[in-house]
This record gives sequence, structure tokens and C-alpha cells, in this order.
Amino acid sequence: MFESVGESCGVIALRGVAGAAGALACHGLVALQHRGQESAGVVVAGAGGLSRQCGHGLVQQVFEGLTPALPECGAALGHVRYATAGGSGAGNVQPLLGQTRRGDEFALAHNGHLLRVAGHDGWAPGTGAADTATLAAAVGAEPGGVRDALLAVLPKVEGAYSIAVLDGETVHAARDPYGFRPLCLGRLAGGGWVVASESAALECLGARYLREVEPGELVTLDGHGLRGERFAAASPAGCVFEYVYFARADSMLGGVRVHQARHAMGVALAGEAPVEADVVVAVPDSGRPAALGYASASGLYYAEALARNAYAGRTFLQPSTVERRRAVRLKFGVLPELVADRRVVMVDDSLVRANSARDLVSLVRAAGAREVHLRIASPPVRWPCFFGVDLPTRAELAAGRRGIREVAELVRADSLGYLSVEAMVAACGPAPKCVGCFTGTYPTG
Ligand SMILES: O=P(O)(O)OC[C@H]1O[C@H](OP(=O)(O)OP(=O)(O)O)[C@H](O)[C@@H]1O
Ligand SMILES: NC(=O)CC[C@H](N)C(=O)O
Ligand code: SF4
Ligand SMILES: [Mg+2]
Repeated sequence: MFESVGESCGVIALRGVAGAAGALACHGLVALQHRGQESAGVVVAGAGGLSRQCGHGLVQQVFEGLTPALPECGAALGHVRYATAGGSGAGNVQPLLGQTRRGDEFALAHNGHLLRVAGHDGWAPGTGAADTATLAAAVGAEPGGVRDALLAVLPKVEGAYSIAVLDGETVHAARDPYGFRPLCLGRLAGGGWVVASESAALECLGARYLREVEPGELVTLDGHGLRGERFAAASPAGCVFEYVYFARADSMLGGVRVHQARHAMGVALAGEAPVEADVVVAVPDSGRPAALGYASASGLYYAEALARNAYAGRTFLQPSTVERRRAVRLKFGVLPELVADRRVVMVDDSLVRANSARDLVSLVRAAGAREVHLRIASPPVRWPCFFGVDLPTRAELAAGRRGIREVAELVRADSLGYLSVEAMVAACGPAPKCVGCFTGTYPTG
């Protein structure tokens, strides 16, 4: 019934934990569940080597009581997946296990999307094979230890990757030279280390945020502490869509609180796309901070007129008629008394296939709204993504080949306004960003 949203996977790794690293990894994965809802896995490292438990579904379905059936260990690696390559088959569920030629075991968890691993022909886009498996095979083909293997292989990898690797009780973490996907480091209260896709997972574990893994950096966490080394020059271009939609509002990205960036996008949107109206209505969840920003800057009354079912997950809805209508009713309810006979500005963070907007405009209209003006706190998505976000082909994107007026007609809004690329980028802080899906110009050239 649902078509999954194109999330970006989540990774977590811990070391130096007093015995319950697997359970902590499970808790961290729940905090990252919004990044992948297809499968979940945890690997722990103990005296007997690496042990893995994984399966399809949400973290709480795969790990009953959030307690993995794995040995008590001091180091663990976890992953929640949304497939961008190779489908969702059991063989592609992460973390993946491997060993180098001399027999050093490792487990690897990846967020991103690889285009090529030079010298390794096992995977090519469109073949149905998973990109991460090729990376694991390339590391496994190296003769020495895992750190040396990563230093040898990563410079040959093209594409987006934030990875965490368990190598016995040692944890390695690395980001591609553009830093498309996030990855940060923290210190556990008891003295251990944690690596996570987002800082919200550190907060959940009571860990102190230290810093991000730098683009082009390999970090090693072992008995000697933390060591960072560069395997490639950095050309920072973090994904702006992380700020717009993917990341949790309470995470820090590039020194900026995601909620604050979304709020600033809403403030700027009110300036760039004002409208005569009576009430601002947010599309929950991710549209809320921008709607609050729009309301505060416009002086319009803010109303939580759309209630979102917390159990419905993060999903784009199928474009097929009957099921889509049923699905949107499952996910959203409307409070008619807040919109009846009013001119409504409905604010969402993004519009991709326009499935949500199409249904929500008619839902709010059916509840008695006099006018429904749609405001999107990011620019039109016109181009696909090659770096780990499942943004479809131009033909599937509502704004792929349509002008703004045509998109407004498609969703039957009285008016439609988007945020400019410049204002979106300005809201996300000073670090350079990838804006490829909005402009068609990608940082990789
Ligand atoms: O134009 P569309 O193809 O409908 O996609 C855009 C919508 O999808 C996302 O919401 P989602 O329900 O995935 O997550 P959320 O609950 O975090 O907002 C996003 O926040 C928009 O609401
Ligand atoms: N969303 C992701 O980060 C996916 C990671 C990897 N490309 C996979 O398909 O498994
Ligand atoms: S193309 Fe878009 S979604 Fe992909 S990395 Fe760049 S900004 Fe993010
Ligand atoms: Mg949404």
C-alpha cells in the first residue's frame, strides 16, 4: 500500500562500553529510524569474534525489547537501511561481514550511494547488485589489516559514503571527500566512544557530542583513543536535503540545529512568497518548523489543523487513486473547526512527487477551507539524486518538467510558492552544500 520514502540509511557504532554495546546500538538505531525503515542489523565484537543479528522491518520488530540475542560485548555496529542499490533482499541487509586476505574480520555499515569502486567491477548502477557489497569485497581483497585496507580502498571509491566499520573491538569511521551524508562522534558518559549518523542518536544514548567526522577523513577509535587521518582532500558539499527533510529536527548538522534551519527557511519563505490568508497550517512532521517560521514572520495565526498518526511511518504515498486516498486518511486527520471558512496557508518542507500535497489540499478543502495556498520551504525538486537519496527520475518529479503554475494546478492549490535556492542555502549555515536536485548542477561536476 505504501511506497517507501527515499530515506538515507542510519549507522551507529560504539566501543569501550561496559558489556551492553549491542543493546545501546539498538537504542541508537531507534533514534535513527527515520533514516531507514526497511531492515535493521547489529553486529557485536567479543572474544569469540563478530556476531550478527539482523532482519527486515523496524528496529523494534527485529530486536524484541531492544535486546539483541547476541553476546554481551564492549563494541557494536548497527544499521537501519533504505536500499538505494541492489534491492532489499536478505543478502543486502547491513551491517555486512567480511575479512581481509590475511583473515582480519570486519563488519561494515554504509549510508550513501556508490557510483564506482575503481578496479572492482562487481557492481555497476542498474545491475541489481548492492553497492556496499562491492565496497566490502574491495576491503576484503586487501592483504593487510582493516585500517590499511580502508586507507587503500577509500581513495578509489566514487560516490557518497558515510561508513562505520567494526574491526575486532576497534571502530573506524569515514566520510567521502564531499561529506554528502552526515556522521558525528561522541563520548559516552562511562568513557566509551560512539559514532552516529546524527547527533540525535548521541543524545538518546546520553553521549556528549564531540565533532563531525570530516569529509575525506578516516577516524579510528581503539584502546589508544581517537585518531583522525586524511585519505583525500576535502571538498565539502553536504546534502542540503538533510536540512530540508531527512535529518531529525533535533540533530546538529554542520554546527546548525536542523530545527533552526527549517524555521529560518519558513521565515524566508514568508518574505519571498507572502499571501493574504487567515491561518498557517503545517504538514506534520517535517513541515512543522518551517510553518512556525512562516507564521512568526507573517504574523498569521498558526494552527495544528492536521493531526498525523504516529504509527503511519514516514512515507510518500502511492499515486494510485483508491489506495492513496485510504493511505492519506490513515496518516492524516483534519480538524475542521480550525480551517472552516478560512483562507489557509499550508506549509510543507518539500514537494517531490506531490502525492501528499494533492491529497492534503483536497482534505483541507473538504473540511471547509475557503482557499488553500501551498507554500514549500525549499525550491522545486527538478533533478534526480545520485548520492544516497531516492529522488526519482525527472518524469516522476512533480516539478521535473512542470512550471510552478502547472504544479499548483496538479495539486489544485489556489496558489503555490517555493523558497529560492539562495534562501534555502543561507538558512543552513556557512558550510558549502550540494543543491544538485534543485539546480541540476552537482558538486562532482
Ligand atoms: O511530494 P511528496 O512525494 O508527497 O513528498 C513530500 C512529502 O514527503 C515527506 O513527508 P513524509 O511523510 O515522508 O515524512 P514526515 O512525516 O517526516 O514529514 C515530506 O516532508 C513531504 O511532506
Ligand atoms: N540509503 C542508504 O544510505 C543506502 C546504502 C546503500 N546504498 C544500500 O543500498 O544499501
Ligand atoms: S542531489 Fe539533492 S538529495 Fe542528492 S545529495 Fe545533492 S542535495 Fe542531497
Ligand atoms: Mg512530510
